[in-house]
Parts: sequence; C-alpha cells; structure tokens
Amino acid sequence: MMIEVKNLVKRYGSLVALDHFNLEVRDGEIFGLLGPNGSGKTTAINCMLSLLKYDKGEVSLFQEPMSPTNYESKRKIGIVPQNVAVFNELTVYENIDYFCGLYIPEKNKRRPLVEEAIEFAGLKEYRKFLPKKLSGGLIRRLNIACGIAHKPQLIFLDEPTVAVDPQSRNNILEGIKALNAGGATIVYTSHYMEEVEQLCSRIMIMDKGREVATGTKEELTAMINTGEKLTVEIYSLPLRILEQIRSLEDVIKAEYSDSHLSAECKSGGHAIIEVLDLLRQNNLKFGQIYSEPPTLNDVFLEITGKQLRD
Ligand SMILES: Nc1ncnc2c1ncn2[C@@H]1O[C@H](COP(=O)(O)OP(=O)(O)OP(=O)(O)O)[C@@H](O)[C@H]1O
Repeated sequence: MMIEVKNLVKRYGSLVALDHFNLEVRDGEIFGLLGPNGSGKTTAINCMLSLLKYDKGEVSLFQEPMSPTNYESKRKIGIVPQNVAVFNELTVYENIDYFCGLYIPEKNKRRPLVEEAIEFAGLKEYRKFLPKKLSGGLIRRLNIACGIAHKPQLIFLDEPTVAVDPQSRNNILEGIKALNAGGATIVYTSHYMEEVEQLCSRIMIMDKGREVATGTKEELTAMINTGEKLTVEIYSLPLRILEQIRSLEDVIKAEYSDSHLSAECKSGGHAIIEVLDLLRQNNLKFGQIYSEPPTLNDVFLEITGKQLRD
C-alpha cells in the first residue's frame, strides 16, 4: 500500500476538520479525493505530509510511518499545492530549478530534469518569463512543473485546475495521466466531479471530514438506488399516462415539461423498456431518447442529502 491513513482526527479549535478519517491508496493508482469546499481534502493532504500536526491517528507512506523528519520519504514525494507557490522574482526556469534543488543539490543533475519539466508542462516558450507575465493557466502549469521536476514516486495535486482555461485544463489532465503512466502514484483532490470521473482509477467521496464512500466510479454509482436518467422527446403526454409512468415499478420519479419526459430510474431495473412500451400501447409518438448513467453527484446526493456542487 502506498498510503495508509488510520483514524485521523484534526481539530481547528472546536471545528473537527477530519473526523476519524481513513484512507488507503495503492501503488500506481490515480486516487481522487472528491468533496465539496470545506470537506477536509486539503487538511487531509497536509496531515498525510506531516505539514500539519493532527490530534489523533496514524499515517504511513511507502509502508513507513510518516513524520516531519522522514526526509527519505519526503524526497520521493511531489506536492502541487492548491494555492500557487512560486517566486515572483524568479523566471520560469529559475523557479523550477529552485524547487528541484530542494531535493537534488547537484546543479548538473538538475538541468536535464528542469528541462524535462519545462517540456512536460508546455512552458518552453516561457522559460525566461517572470510569473507575472503568465496567464492563470500557465502559472498553474508552472506550479505543477515545480512540484514534479525531481521525478517523485508519489504526487499530491490539490485542486490543480481551479480557475484555468480549458486548454490548460486538458494539458494538466493529460500531464497527470502521463506522470501516472511513467510509474507515479497520484492523489488528486477536486470538487469537479467530471474531472475526477475522467481521471481517477478509484475515488473517495468526502464530506465533513469523513469518508462518504470509496470505489471505482462504477462501484460508487452501483451503491445507490438511482439508476439512469431517461429523457424522451414527446410532443404531448396526457397527465393520466404520466401518472402511470410514475407508478411503474422501476421508475423513481417522472416529470413532463417543454415536450420532454424525464424519468429517474431504479438501478438494475427495466424502466426504459417499461416506459417506451407504455407510450407505444397508448399510441403516443416520441422522438429522441437519451439515457444518462448516474453521476458521482447522484451518489453524493443520495448518501448525504446534499448536492456536491455549492
Ligand atoms: N487554518 C485553519 N484554521 C481554522 N479552520 C480551518 C483552517 N484550515 C481549514 N479550516 C476549516 O477546516 C475545514 C476543512 O477545510 P479544508 O481546507 O481542508 O477543506 P477542503 O475540502 O480542502 O476545501 P477547499 O476545497 O475549500 O480547500 C473547513 O471547515 C475549513 O474552514
């Protein structure tokens, strides 16, 4: 196991930011921590890295207890913090060289690594730029390059795509996949459900400093009653038929508006066939049919009663 966290408790005064938090991350995975703002993601990462003192619990990284003085483990870790941490008076090259130098003192060993990080983050044309000349997306990419230049085996990325343009976002997500393909284990926090779904092999949904559920996307969506969402384009739907649809065994909820019937279906049922059969039996003509699988937001909503998004 790359990371093992047991019963972590972290309080800020009377606020319990981590409430007996447990986590296991396996070697080689891209693990996503997904939760709304304030759910404890950053606190969890900072405790795992011994950057924050915690009140209770155990953290082991690389199968060894983690502590503020475990420099051997620290050398194998890369951190991309949520708040951009670069020096305004240093150029792109100098910034990456500085952070890489915290792990690799020999300048000649560093040079090819810094070059590789610049290439990797798509910052070649900007190597001599000061951060203030870079767009928000490019600064984020610089922040990442600073965190990964020393080729860490375990990389923590805390919301690396907040407020970046779509091009940089894609660059960042593709870059993370490439780091993982190169052998690094990744812990990725985000409150963007789609990103986590797209990127992560396993996901923990967090709320209020606790684990809500953990698994692959498929395992998580299979934990809830909500199945797919069905939408049928239909120009007229008598209320009587809508009521019959609502009372179908595999339909949880159904609404009709703007010439569209939307139905939430139970997972594992046959709602689509039942709904379409009913429409046909009543000679109701319909157009396009869409079916969307449940999302991680549906998982969060069903378990906590709240939307993942604020
Ligand atoms: N230094 C601090 N002092 C007091 N309370 C804090 C401190 N840092 C975080 N908190 C509180 O702890 C809780 C968890 O915060 P944390 O930043 O870990 O959440 P998060 O999931 O990372 O959210 P975000 O995405 O907004 O950073 C929140 O209620 C937050 O207000």
